[in-house]
Amino acid sequence: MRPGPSGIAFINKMKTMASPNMQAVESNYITLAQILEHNAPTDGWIIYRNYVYDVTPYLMYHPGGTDCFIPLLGTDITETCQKIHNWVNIEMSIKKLVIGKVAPGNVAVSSEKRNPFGK
Ligand code: HEM
Repeated sequence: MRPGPSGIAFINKMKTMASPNMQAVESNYITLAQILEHNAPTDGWIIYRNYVYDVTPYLMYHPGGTDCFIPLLGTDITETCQKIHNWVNIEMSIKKLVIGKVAPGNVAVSSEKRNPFGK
């Protein structure tokens, strides 16, 4: 694992961040087209279990680094996370970054299509 900011450091940082208004989050339906647009490290969204997260502030804290993560921005990382580290509690790790839900009828693009580690 590379030195530098860690997942634990991000848990600490989250303590200083405002909690999302979950009622607003639950009714903020975001289309797949919108999610796919946010695919840059300075503005990166992902889907995890049907919720949309703005992971921009998290990226530099990811213990696996940013190189593998950046190509997957804008996609649904649920399957990839299950394959790579199913022991990691993703929801807890980024809980304050949740911004909405995938709009009904929108089928997310799985990050497995872009996962540099393959199947
Ligand atoms: C917000 C979503 C994610 C969170 C919270 C997260 C969290 C973590 C954590 C806590 C570790 C350390 C696990 C350990 O040491 O046992 C880790 C490692 C790793 N993650 Fe993620 N991860 C996320 C997304 C991803 C994605 C999308 C990829 C896809 C490429 C990925 C690839 C990796 C790899 C390859 C490692 C292993 C690094 C190593 O062994 O040095 N992660 N991640």
